[in-house]
Amino acid sequence: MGREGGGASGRGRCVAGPGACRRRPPVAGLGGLGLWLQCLFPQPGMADSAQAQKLVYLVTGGCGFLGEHVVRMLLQQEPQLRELRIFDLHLGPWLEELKTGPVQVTAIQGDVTQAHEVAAAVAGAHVVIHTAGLVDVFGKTSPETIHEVNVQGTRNVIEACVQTGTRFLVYTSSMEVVGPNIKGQPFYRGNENTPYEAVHRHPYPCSKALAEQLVLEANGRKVLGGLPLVTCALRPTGIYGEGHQIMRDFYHQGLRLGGRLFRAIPASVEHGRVYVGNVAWMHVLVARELQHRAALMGGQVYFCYDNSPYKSYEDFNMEFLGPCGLRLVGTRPLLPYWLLLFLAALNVLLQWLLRPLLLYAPLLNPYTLAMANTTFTVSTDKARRHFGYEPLFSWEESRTRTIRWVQAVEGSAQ
Ligand SMILES: NC(=O)C1=CN([C@@H]2O[C@H](COP(=O)(O)OP(=O)(O)OC[C@H]3O[C@@H](n4cnc5c(N)ncnc54)[C@H](O)[C@@H]3O)[C@@H](O)[C@H]2O)C=CC1
Ligand SMILES: CC(C)[C@@H](O)CC[C@@H](C)[C@H]1CC[C@H]2[C@@H]3[C@H](O)CC4=CC(=O)CC[C@]4(C)[C@H]3CC[C@]12C
Repeated sequence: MGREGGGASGRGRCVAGPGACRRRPPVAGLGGLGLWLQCLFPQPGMADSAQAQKLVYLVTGGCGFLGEHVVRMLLQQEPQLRELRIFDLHLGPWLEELKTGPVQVTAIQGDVTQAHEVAAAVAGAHVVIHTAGLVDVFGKTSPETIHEVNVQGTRNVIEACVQTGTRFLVYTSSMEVVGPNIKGQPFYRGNENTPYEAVHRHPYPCSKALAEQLVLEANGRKVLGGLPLVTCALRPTGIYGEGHQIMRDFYHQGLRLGGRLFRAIPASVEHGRVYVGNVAWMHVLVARELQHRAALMGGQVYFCYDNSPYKSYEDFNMEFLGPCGLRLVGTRPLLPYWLLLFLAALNVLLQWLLRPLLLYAPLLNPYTLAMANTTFTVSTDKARRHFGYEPLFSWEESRTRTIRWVQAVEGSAQ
């Protein structure tokens, strides 16, 4: 890891709706001249329509928060897409609306922990985008289950690629693979090469780190047919946007408290956040460019980033919850840290006591408190340099879309 290299072409523009035309945007920065040049020198993937739609993509976890955005972005932005397979434990009803477009959409209900189900779904795919996982830092599932899904599930995806001849695998890793670590050391405007002691105890970051390692180590393995597997991993920081359940939980908490949220984290503690649409776009772009730049990108990790501002987790959430009528009380934490620690530990005890009766999984626990209290921000341009990534959505667009979503789903339009 750490190989660096030149950038690449490729800017997209997102249009709304799954059936929208998928047009290749003009070559960046050339405007109309770019369109004329494309006629003379078509870009990769600009072949005629018969050749253009030739690839089969599989998205695991395609019905999740990020997965759905990846699915919709592929349908809008990938001209070579012939078939899109969506593999998930829980299929969403919205998939039906996707089946009216020119791309064959195949919904597959399956479990990544079941190797035979994964192999059946992967067989014949050219590209796999593996987003499926258990994102649990609230004690909802056991450490064993987290490991089974996130690690063994990823192992099953890798082996399915090798056994069936799929050559390109993009893995959705996480910032948590790096940190914050158990020592609470800050990671301030770091990049993919910044030295940092990535030491974890919680089952979620441990599982993501193990899975990422499996994916990167699989780069170069011979797949069926004798060609090498090309893998890479994307590390989003805290993703926000349409469909973010934790944002919805904060909003409901504020409503229960009379339109107020009470500051628990110092405003000085910055947490990196990234808009889900830009994370989805990076997945689409890296999957495309991985096919043309295997030597440079194979075995690499890339943080997911955009122009979202650096703020504390709570202040950042208020960018969306404020316009929806909530107020963050306090310019500094209203409770001392030791009391927050006590309450967090009490939540763990209550969760254990109540487990035979109900699932009690509040936002505050020792892990989430430590995460929120530790600065973790990234500043990097590796994805731009390696495969021409630029955010598709500006901060203003990302903010507006997220506010509209909160207002729409919570009926809080003012
Ligand atoms: N939400 C965030 O802030 C971040 C998420 N990530 C990663 O992004 C990926 C997607 O995360 P989210 O969309 O937030 O989570 P999510 O829970 O909304 O989506 C995960 C999807 O995977 C599916 N899934 C879970 N277990 C499965 C199994 N055994 N077999 C098949 N499908 C299964 C779920 O049904 C769900 O549709 C995860 O790998 C996560 O680690 C990384 C960084 C930040
Ligand atoms: C109750 C308060 C202390 C409140 O501020 C707690 C916030 C807490 C729920 C979040 C703070 C940091 C978040 C995590 C971070 O964005 C990194 C993540 C990466 C992932 O791969 C999955 C989600 C998460 C662990 C994210 C979860 C919510 C926080 C812990």
